Amino acid sequence: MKILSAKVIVTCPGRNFVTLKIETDQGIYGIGDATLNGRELAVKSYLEDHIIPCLIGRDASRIEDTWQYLYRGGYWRRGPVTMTAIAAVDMALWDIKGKAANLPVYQLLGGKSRDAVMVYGHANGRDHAEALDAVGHYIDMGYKAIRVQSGVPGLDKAYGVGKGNMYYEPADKGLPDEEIWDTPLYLRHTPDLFEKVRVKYGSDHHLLHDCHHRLKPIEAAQLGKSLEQFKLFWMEDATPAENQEAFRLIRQHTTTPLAVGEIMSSIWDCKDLIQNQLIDYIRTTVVHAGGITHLRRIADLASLYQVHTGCHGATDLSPVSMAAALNFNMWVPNFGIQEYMRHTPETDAVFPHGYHFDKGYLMLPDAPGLGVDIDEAAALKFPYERAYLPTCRLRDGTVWNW
Ligand SMILES: O=C(O)C(=O)C[C@H](O)[C@H](O)CO
Ligand SMILES: [Mg+2]
Repeated sequence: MKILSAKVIVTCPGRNFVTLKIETDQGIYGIGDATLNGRELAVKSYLEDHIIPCLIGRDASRIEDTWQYLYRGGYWRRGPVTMTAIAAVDMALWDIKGKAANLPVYQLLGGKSRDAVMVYGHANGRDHAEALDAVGHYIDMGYKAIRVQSGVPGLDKAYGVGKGNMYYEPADKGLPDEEIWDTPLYLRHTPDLFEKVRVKYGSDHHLLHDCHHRLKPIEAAQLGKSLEQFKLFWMEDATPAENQEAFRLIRQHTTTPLAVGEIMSSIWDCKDLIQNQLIDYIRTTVVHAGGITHLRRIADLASLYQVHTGCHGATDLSPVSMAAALNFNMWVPNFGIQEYMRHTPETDAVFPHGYHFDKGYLMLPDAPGLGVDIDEAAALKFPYERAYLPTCRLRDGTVWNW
């Protein structure tokens, strides 16, 4: 089966998504997510200008060979743009292989290791009272695991606080917004937030929290220590992880489980974290870390060290990524949890899919391939709109990590 053509579809049903569609000479097509929040058009160009011309005429069934060809053959390895583009090709080829075999992709990976995929939802509020109400709402919806984020008194904006509905979206149209950040204020208020959640709702639910790269290692160690009593499922992205060794300091001071990896694009970015058991959950995703083929390699390394998966699943990962992640999650032996932020009805209409939420889990009905499609006519109705993630500054004007 040969690749006949490939095209990139950019659509903005509320937010931007980039999708690669590969067509074969047998009439079977596959799709892959290529969305990189705030840098969408760079991946579009990478695919259109540099990858698609090399795909035409290739054997669509040679997924591993194509992965190696694009990774090694490009000479310039790794990096989010490259790895997102490779991921899109990889996802589309797995989709094609599944459709050709009339099997869901998880069957091709080795079959089900579980019946359903536990997910965590995002409860957040502008203050603790609002965040507490949101936790109650998520418990009522049946979630077993809930990420809790709150505004910090004295700060106008804080990471993870939505704009008042279920569809949290951090990117804003236009140019990047700037937010002020104050670590001491955040460190003072966060343990109090989790104390209130445990007092009000007890200990039956998994609680998660995302520090979103804002802390220095010793501050992360302090926070982890003060949260230990609330038995979190994980504390995420406590400090930037370019220096993987930084996590040793945090690890030496706290037993709060640590999760890292949503911005990592390859096994090389997380190898030391995994091999030195400096983290408990690896959050690399199918779309930003080279597709199913590469994610499987990361998960296998992680399994040797009892590190579990916890794939990124924010709204900037399209339903194509979510369907691919669910196929992966159904198989992966060292599964931990899957992040799940609901997409808007407009997005769901552009990307029809069978997966659905049921009592804290995502269910993946059997469908050939990834089990997701793109409605190109619907996609056309939503042209690209420039949008960026915000940036951060400290009170004195210093640029900080958003
Ligand atoms: O979902 C999370 O844990 C995030 O940190 C979300 C990221 O800010 C978002 O995906 C950036 O595009
Ligand atoms: Mg995160």
